Amino acid sequence: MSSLTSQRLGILAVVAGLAIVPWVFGSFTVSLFNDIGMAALVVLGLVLLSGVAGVISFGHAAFVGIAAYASAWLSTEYAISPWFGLPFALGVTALSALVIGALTLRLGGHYLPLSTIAWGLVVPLLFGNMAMLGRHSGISDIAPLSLGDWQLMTAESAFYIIWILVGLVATFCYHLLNSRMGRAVRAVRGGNVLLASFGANIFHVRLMLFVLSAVFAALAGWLYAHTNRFVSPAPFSLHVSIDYMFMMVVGGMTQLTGALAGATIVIAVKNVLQDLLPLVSRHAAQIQAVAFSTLFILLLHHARGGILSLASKMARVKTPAPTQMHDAEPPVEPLPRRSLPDKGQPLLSVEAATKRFKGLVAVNEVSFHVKSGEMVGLIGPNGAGKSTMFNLMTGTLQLSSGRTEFMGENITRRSQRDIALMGMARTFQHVKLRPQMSVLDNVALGAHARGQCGMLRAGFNLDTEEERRIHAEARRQIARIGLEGQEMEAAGNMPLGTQRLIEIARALAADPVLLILDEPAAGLRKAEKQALADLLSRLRKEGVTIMIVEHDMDFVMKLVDRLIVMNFGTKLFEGDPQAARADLGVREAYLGHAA
Ligand SMILES: Nc1ncnc2c1ncn2[C@@H]1O[C@H](COP(=O)(O)OP(=O)(O)OP(=O)(O)O)[C@@H](O)[C@H]1O
Repeated sequence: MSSLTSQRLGILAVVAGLAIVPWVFGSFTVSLFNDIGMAALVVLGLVLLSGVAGVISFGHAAFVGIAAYASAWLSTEYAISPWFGLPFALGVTALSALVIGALTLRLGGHYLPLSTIAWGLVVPLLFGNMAMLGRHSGISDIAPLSLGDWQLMTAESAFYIIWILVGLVATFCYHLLNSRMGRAVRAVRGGNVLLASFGANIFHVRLMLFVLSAVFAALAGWLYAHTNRFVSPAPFSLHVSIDYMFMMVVGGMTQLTGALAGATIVIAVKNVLQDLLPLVSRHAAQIQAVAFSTLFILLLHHARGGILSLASKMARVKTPAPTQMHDAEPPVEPLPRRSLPDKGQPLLSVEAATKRFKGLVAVNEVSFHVKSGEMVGLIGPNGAGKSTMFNLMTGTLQLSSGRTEFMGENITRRSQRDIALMGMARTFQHVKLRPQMSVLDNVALGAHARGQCGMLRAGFNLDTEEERRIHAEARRQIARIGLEGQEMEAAGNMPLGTQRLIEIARALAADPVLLILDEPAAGLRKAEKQALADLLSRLRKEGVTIMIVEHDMDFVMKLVDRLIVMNFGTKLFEGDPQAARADLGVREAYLGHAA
């Protein structure tokens, strides 16, 4: 049985099992399931935001609270149906998340989680101090959900609505993760430089994800208000936010199914402890807190992937790759290509480029020009400033002084992302792939800017045509680097040399005008180097301009039209490879060492 079939059977079994819950169990257990469902909605958002994208939030219970209070207030104050309260609650929460996210998501390192603690504390405090929200007594007698004349007053009657919403949100998340924006979300942990290199805006991705996860929390809040029919500040406090994080860690931070497993395990264990501990001790609450803290620490030590991955490791089940392989893809219309400038046109101009790192001048008044269709090598001994020069050209670093132009436009102060969108694609000296993502997904990242579908279209699965075109493009580039048939392998399992090739395929998927390659042949075997040289020659014939930093002199000398040699941050020589070989200064500075 294929892993896809067993996955589907597993989902079917869970759905069938859930469907009979209200018929089999009593009201208490059904309301426990309802609590699990509502918590799972919040944790699904946290899996995307914190687990996958690495944006840690200790404040999501506040979003549950904002929605719960918004809908509760509207329905009690104006006697408005909870169904009208739903868009109001989602809207208010999304707006709050947009404001909080815009203010905090640019914070780096530990400051972001610290700021989430701040608003996680403040929001429930506000609830407790606002007269219109009933201060600490909260709001009671909230209208229940209703379908026509049928009021969903009991746990059993609310059960299906809650779990249908959980199913819909989980499906949305699944589609989102396997989309253009989902790949960007999965790449966020790779950092700003990686995302900008294929034209994505990391702040925008993080902000949209933050708002989306808040909207999922809002769904839980709305359900909570109208099934519990009473809201007060306590269920939205900081320690409840930490409980949600705990559920995410228990289930498995990066797995959607982990959200369900984590919510189930934590709520069930809590319930059992609440029943049993008072029988053995008067300090039940304290013992429960200690038990949970211990479990948390044990999990972080021994099962960081969560209970599900621990279970599958023990059962030796191989986790399927996130994007499924389609055996025979029907033909698709290729993605549109940009028109390349005519051969020989001025393409890149670098004038007196200088970069200072405090006292160190890494690049010192370097000037050169590259014409369309050329292949130019940038060589020099270690520390000569080659990678820094590439970083200045691509906008990865800002110039201290000097000027850069690309396709006739001044790009000196343009962002790395803007320059990438103009058609400058690059690889990195220190490979920047997402190791857990498949080769296909890594390469498809390169085509990010060639697609348009956002998170909502992806989540509602309205992006299938675009996805097929992006996948077809990624497969074409993978075939070009000779990795056909290995599309579904995790990129991190590949040897370093192959990972460099995958980066080239990713850069090619962007349909570049200028391809910037930083040590592409490092780690490649002889035959692979030859294949790479053939590929680069073919690309040059197609009209792609290439700049290449490389330490392998044989490789670079045979390939390039022109060499620029740097030493101690300055340009030492510029000319054809034969002249470089003959130049005394170059021999002394560089080739002499290589000989
Ligand atoms: N972010 C940085 N902060 C401080 N110094 C830096 C930074 N990046 C590079 N440097 C320094 O600038 C100089 C040039 O480094 P660069 O990496 O550009 O050289 P390179 O020619 O690419 O060397 P290699 O071939 O070894 O990669 C080195 O002395 C390096 O230590």
